[in-house]
Order: sequence, then C-alpha cells, then structure tokens
Amino acid sequence: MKVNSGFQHQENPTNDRSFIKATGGGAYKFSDLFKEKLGISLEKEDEMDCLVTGANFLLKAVNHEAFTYLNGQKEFVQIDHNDLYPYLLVNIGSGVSMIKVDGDGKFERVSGTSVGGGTFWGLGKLLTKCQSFDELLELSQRGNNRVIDMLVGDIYGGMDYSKIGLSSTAIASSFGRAISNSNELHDYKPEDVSRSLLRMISNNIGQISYLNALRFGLKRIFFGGFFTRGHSYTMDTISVAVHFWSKGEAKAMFLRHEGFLGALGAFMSYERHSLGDLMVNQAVQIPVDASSSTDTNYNPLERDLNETESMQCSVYQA
Ligand SMILES: Nc1ncnc2c1ncn2[C@@H]1O[C@H](COP(=O)(O)OP(=O)(O)OP(=O)(O)O)[C@@H](O)[C@H]1O
Ligand SMILES: CC(C)(CO)[C@@H](O)C(=O)NCCC(=O)O
Repeated sequence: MKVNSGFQHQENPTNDRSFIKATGGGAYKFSDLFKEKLGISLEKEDEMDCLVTGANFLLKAVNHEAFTYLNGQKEFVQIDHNDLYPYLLVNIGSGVSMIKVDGDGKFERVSGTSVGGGTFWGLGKLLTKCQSFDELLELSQRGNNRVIDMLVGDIYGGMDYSKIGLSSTAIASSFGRAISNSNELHDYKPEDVSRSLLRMISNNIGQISYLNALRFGLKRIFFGGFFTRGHSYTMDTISVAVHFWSKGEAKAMFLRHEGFLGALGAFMSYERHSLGDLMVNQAVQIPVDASSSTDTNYNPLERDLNETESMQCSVYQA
C-alpha cells in the first residue's frame, strides 16, 4: 500500500472524520484495520492513476528526476515538459505493471508480468535463506552469476555465436549451469545464487519492457517501483537488456524517487478532488526516505541534496 504523507481532518457537520488518501491493494486490505485501530478512513485512489500522476509530477517538477545508468555511469536526463509524452512507465513492485502514458490522466496499462520484485525477494529467500531483502541485495553485489548461469561459451566451446549477435559471455540459459553437474543447492554460494536471480529477473523485465515499447513505438521507458532501489547492478542489467534488444534504439531511464510514485499520486489527488488546501503553485515538501538506499554506491541525492533534507518542488497543475 502506498499511503501519502498528508493527513486531512475534514470538518463536516454531519460526518466529522479524519482520512488519508491511500492507493494499491493495501488501501483495500487494511481499510478496516486503519478504521478500527486508528479511527482513520482510507480514501482509496486507483493504483495506476496514482502511479501515472506521481510519475508525471516528478518528471515535470523535479530537476534531475530521471537518469540513465550504463556501465556504472549515471547520467541525468533533461526532460522537455512539452515533449514528455508518450512514454512507457514500468513499475516494478512485487509484480510489474507496464503503462503507456499519453498525458496527464491519459494512460493505458498495456502489459505486466508476475515475475517482478516479489519473485526476486521470494525465490531469493527460499534459495539463500537470507532474512531480509537488503541482505539478499547485498549478497548479489558480491556474487558471480557465471557460476550458475549457462553462457553461450559453455555451449559453443568458449566461442562467440557472432552470426546471431551473441558473445561467448552472454547468458544462454539462466541457472542452466546447475543441470550439468551434480551440485546441490548447498554447493553454491548464496552470493552467486542471488546474483543470477537478480540478473535473470532484471533482464526479463528489461526485455518485456522493450518489447512493449516497440509495440507502441515508444522511445522512452521510465522505471519506477521499489524493486530497483537505486541498486547499480539491477539498473545496469535492465539498461543492458533494453539496449541489447533495441539495438541501442531505446533507453532505460530510472527515477530518483522510484518507490514513491503511488504515494505521491495519492497525495496529489487531494488537489484533483478539491478536498485539500493545496493551491496551484504551492510548494510541497517531499520527504526523502533515506531507507530507500541499500547500495552503498547509491545516493539518489548525490546531485544536490543530502539524505535528510526535504525537497522543494512546485505543484504546477493547470
Ligand atoms: N526493504 C525491503 N523489503 C522488502 N522488499 C523490498 C525492500 N526494498 C525493496 N524491496 C523490493 O520492493 C518490492 C516491492 O515494491 P513496491 O513496494 O513498489 O511494490 P508493491 O506495492 O508491494 O507491489 P505491487 O506494485 O505489485 O502492488 C519487493 O518485492 C522487493 O523486491
Ligand atoms: C497486481 C498489481 C497491479 C498490484 O500492484 C501488480 O502486482 C502487477 O502488476 N502484477 C503483475 C500482474 C500481471 O500483469 O501479470
């Protein structure tokens, strides 16, 4: 569930109540619990609507929101507000939603995949016995996927298969090397398992994203959701997949505030529904969650803010 940071106390003579905007499945699942334990009503906002509203807002209001990431190099992308649409928004949460965005409130969820962040975390937990997502992610940083993945070179006696554009080091079959010896799970290092898993899932998401971008002629793909967490290897793998499948035509772009799109969108719905006292051009504070950084190389704010600061941005809705 994404809960926005604003809390509204609505004065109403017949029904004096406190409510917060919420979106995602949790807004339904935990509605009764919020009411019962806290006396707060959850006002449900559509998840896709909120994701798109949040992404559009960030892309327009925040300088240096989007960046590309390739070979360890982060490059911020200058967004032309008049030339933002259409784009593909790929939200990688537990599952993955792919949304074609054509404008403010104009979008279509064109695809999705159940192989997402929940798959990485769930399978990773079973295979490595690690206790937290952060631990799993940390393991992957130290792992070597070549130990478990079957590479083109493993099949072709160390050679590239250049005729079809595959180098000897390309993965021919994720986890495929595990079939060719008598190793059991405990013979593999959790680090290597985690690395292969992360690579398999990120690669797959990158590939499906590109195929959907191709389907609709979209050049720009923005990735959001709490899965990436600014983790360099995750972003690198997604970028390489998009680059590889598009033959360099399309670019994967990541959002600095990737995990907060839905919450932001829910927050902004106060304005949409004329319920709040947010005014056009009123500055809002977006809290920056330092906990969203697990990668020691990752500092989403390395450009202009430190982790504890809030960010000033302008709500410039028509
Ligand atoms: N500290 C963490 N604990 C658990 N999962 C984490 C953590 N940090 C990142 N993740 C990743 O984020 C994913 C959840 O992302 P997010 O919160 O955006 O989605 P969600 O709302 O649960 O899912 P969906 O969008 O499918 O409804 C997890 O499956 C996991 O891969
Ligand atoms: C079900 C949602 C939308 C909940 O956020 C998400 O987890 C998702 O997009 N899952 C992928 C489902 C699919 O398209 O196969």
